[in-house]
Amino acid sequence: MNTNDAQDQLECLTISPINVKLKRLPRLTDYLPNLQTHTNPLQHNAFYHHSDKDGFYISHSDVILSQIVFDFSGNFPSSSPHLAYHHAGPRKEILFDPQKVRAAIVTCGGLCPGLNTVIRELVVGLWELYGVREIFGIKAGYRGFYSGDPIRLDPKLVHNWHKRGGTVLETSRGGFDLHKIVDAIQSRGYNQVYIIGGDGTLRGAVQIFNEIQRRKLNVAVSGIPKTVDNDVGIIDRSFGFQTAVEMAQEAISAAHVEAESAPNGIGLVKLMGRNTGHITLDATLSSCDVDCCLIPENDFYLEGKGGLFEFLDLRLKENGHAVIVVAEGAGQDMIPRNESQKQEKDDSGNLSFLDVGVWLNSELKKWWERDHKGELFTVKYIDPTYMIRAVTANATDNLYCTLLAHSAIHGIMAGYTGFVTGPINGNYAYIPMDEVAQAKSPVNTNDHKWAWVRSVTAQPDFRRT
Ligand SMILES: Nc1ncnc2c1ncn2[C@@H]1O[C@H](COP(=O)(O)OP(=O)(O)O)[C@@H](O)[C@H]1O
Ligand SMILES: O=P(O)(O)OC[C@H]1O[C@](O)(COP(=O)(O)O)[C@@H](O)[C@@H]1O
Ligand SMILES: [Mg+2]
Repeated sequence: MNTNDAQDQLECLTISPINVKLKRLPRLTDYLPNLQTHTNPLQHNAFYHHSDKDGFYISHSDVILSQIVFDFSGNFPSSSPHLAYHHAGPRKEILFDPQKVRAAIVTCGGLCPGLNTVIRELVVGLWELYGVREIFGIKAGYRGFYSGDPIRLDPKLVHNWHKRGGTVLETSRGGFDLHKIVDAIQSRGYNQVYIIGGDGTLRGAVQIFNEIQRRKLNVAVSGIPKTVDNDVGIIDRSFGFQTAVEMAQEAISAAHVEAESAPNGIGLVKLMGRNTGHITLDATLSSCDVDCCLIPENDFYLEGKGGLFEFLDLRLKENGHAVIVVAEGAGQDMIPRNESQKQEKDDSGNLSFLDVGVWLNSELKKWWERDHKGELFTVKYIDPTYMIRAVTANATDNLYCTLLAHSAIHGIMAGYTGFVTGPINGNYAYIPMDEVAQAKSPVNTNDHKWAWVRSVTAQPDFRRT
């Protein structure tokens, strides 16, 4: 058999039936079975004149497979079920009368490029697509539900918000008081709650959703996953991440210029990434200026064979300079901490980190002084931390935020609740909120991407032999 015959045979392979498990989404009708259905107002919207054509509305049976890469040689893993999620988008029938909707929008946790775009598009989408007129912004995170008054939002007010970094609604950590929050939702008469936040926020949102179910309230809750760190599981990536990687380029370029322009110059950049090195990794790969990329998922060490200092010694001899990019969560175990530093947490209960950049800067200087006394040496430490997240989202992230917001609105209008919206393999899906709240997405140091970093930088693998 020649190669072409073999190829044809493979292309004609019949795969035995796939075992697919659909992730069930909660709906308001699970506990309020008598809710009335309404025709989607898009049906009468002049701008959506295709809306009665087949294919415009998404049906409850349209799904997205989570795994799309298979072994086509016949070793098809049919025994374990493949996961499928409901496809996001407008449904022909909805469970809310738009005139009776009172929507609340809140942003929680750290900043991320695109937050204002999501808020803007929730407001404009609710208003223009569904004719909702009562939309409220909750100020300063979860605590805003029960302390202070909401802001009334309309398309005119939010018109330019996508051009601003941060969140006009403000955000905060801590302040999660379940009963006060649900009491406030009830007393203010909100029946749609849009919660934009990261893993902590989503864990809170799951509790809110459970309490709403327990009280049998006609209130739908949707989460929109946010974190600049890009460590939310299941979805392809989180909004704002690409903008942050782009911003990090400026810091890396500056570090490179400084390092190149000094004898034995080291440029050291610290980037965000509490538990994950995605920003550091992508910034390294896209800059091509980085000699060593240090992330929390790959422990490193300084001294001895295979350590950072040995590598830098070589690199400085070869090139005369080196650039190190380190994620804020890397190397935390090596930084000396006193007892109170060991316990320190932020208002949300996240462990506070010590500054790995400051520590590394000082260790590098001590090393040089000890091993190369008298030779010229410079470390230029750049810490652009908040600069990479406190910026306006780029065009790609802005578009992404718009699609997220509209998907969330369509889902809630259809009566889904306790769900999160996000792209899976490029298609927007509805995912049970508790699943996303638990799912993490660390850098996989066994995959091609990390191997690529190693091949580009030739840095050590830091595995002691
Ligand atoms: N396990 C949890 N249960 C309930 N609320 C939580 C939980 N973890 C965090 N929160 C709340 O969610 C909000 C944001 O959490 P935080 O961890 O700061 O940011 P992020 O959502 O970006 O991870 C805070 O108001 C915090 O009190
Ligand atoms: O100083 P802050 O605002 O509390 O937050 C710093 C943290 O926020 C982040 O930017 C994002 O974290 P969250 O998504 O959990 O908010 C981390 O990278 C960083 O560790
Ligand atoms: Mg978090």
